[in-house]
Amino acid sequence: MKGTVYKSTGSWYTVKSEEGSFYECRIKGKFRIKGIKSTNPVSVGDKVIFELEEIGDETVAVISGIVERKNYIIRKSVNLSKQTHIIAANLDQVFLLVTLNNPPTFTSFIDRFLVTAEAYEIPVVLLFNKMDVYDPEEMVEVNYLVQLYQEIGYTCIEIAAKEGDNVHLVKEMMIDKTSMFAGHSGVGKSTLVNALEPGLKLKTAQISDQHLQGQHTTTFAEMYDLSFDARIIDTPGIKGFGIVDMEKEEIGDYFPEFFRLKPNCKFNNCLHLDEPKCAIKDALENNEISWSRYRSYVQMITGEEENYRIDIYKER
Ligand SMILES: Nc1nc2c(ncn2[C@@H]2O[C@H](COP(=O)(O)OP(=O)(O)OP(=O)(O)O)[C@@H](O)[C@H]2O)c(=O)[nH]1
Ligand SMILES: [Zn+2]
Repeated sequence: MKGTVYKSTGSWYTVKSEEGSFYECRIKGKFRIKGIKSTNPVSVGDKVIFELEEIGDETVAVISGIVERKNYIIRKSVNLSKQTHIIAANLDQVFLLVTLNNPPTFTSFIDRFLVTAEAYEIPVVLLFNKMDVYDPEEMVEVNYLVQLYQEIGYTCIEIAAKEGDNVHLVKEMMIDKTSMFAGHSGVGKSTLVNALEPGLKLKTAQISDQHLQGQHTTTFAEMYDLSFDARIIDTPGIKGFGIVDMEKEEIGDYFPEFFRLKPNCKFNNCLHLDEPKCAIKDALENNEISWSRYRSYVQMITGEEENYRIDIYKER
């Protein structure tokens, strides 16, 4: 039989068959996925092959194979630093919730998130939440950001989860897909999920305290069916997106507007820093590329971490 993993505890896997029944499965044999050393061979979102086997007088469901993943997100394992933990697989999209304040979402964070998603090959939709609270000046700011990211090619939706404003647009995008919600604590993820599917209680809220994050709390992702033919993967206790190991040379390729211009750089290995005849720097001077994006890029290239938190809201 074929099915999708909805939940895993490390030794048991809850699999929903194509017919729609749930099975508690065990794993058989070794599942080594090329190129990654993972502490968990099968993760939530995986499409698997499983059979019912008679062991003694018991019937046991056993996973025997895994369908090649479209994508997956990982996190470095807590205790085995060389190994990675696959958080979830086969995501159709991630919604990143952004708020100007309470809490502030800085462009450096947005850009880092987008780059990681590009590396993971997961489409991102930006949801600008709490549109009901912004004053005119903040509205200008939000609209600036919407335009900025839309021009690059990212879908942006302005919503007010608490009021239900534009929640139907999010809903429409979710139909027939597996989605994940991300964003800083307090941006409104739970509020939005509740507006989309009243009564669905995700675990996200339980582990909202930053301090708990580093602890060895074993949290597992879980997939939920919604009433409108959509699925959500909830990743309690997991902030952001994990880290993808990237070479300096490839980071620029994950900025789509840089990638498009790169063939015009004089050097094909141009890092867009101090090289002559760089199409990205020319575009920057001509205001065709945003300074905030370029700054995020330089931060990532030089390895400056997010404590470098100047932001365009303050500067402009
Ligand atoms: N004014 C306004 N407040 C909102 C909106 N969406 C959420 N909030 C409020 O923001 C606060 C945080 O919302 P949550 O939904 O708990 O945020 P979260 O992202 O799930 O937070 P964590 O569980 O910590 O990750 C709550 O007080 C919400 O009522 C909105 O659209 N407008
Ligand atoms: Zn260049």
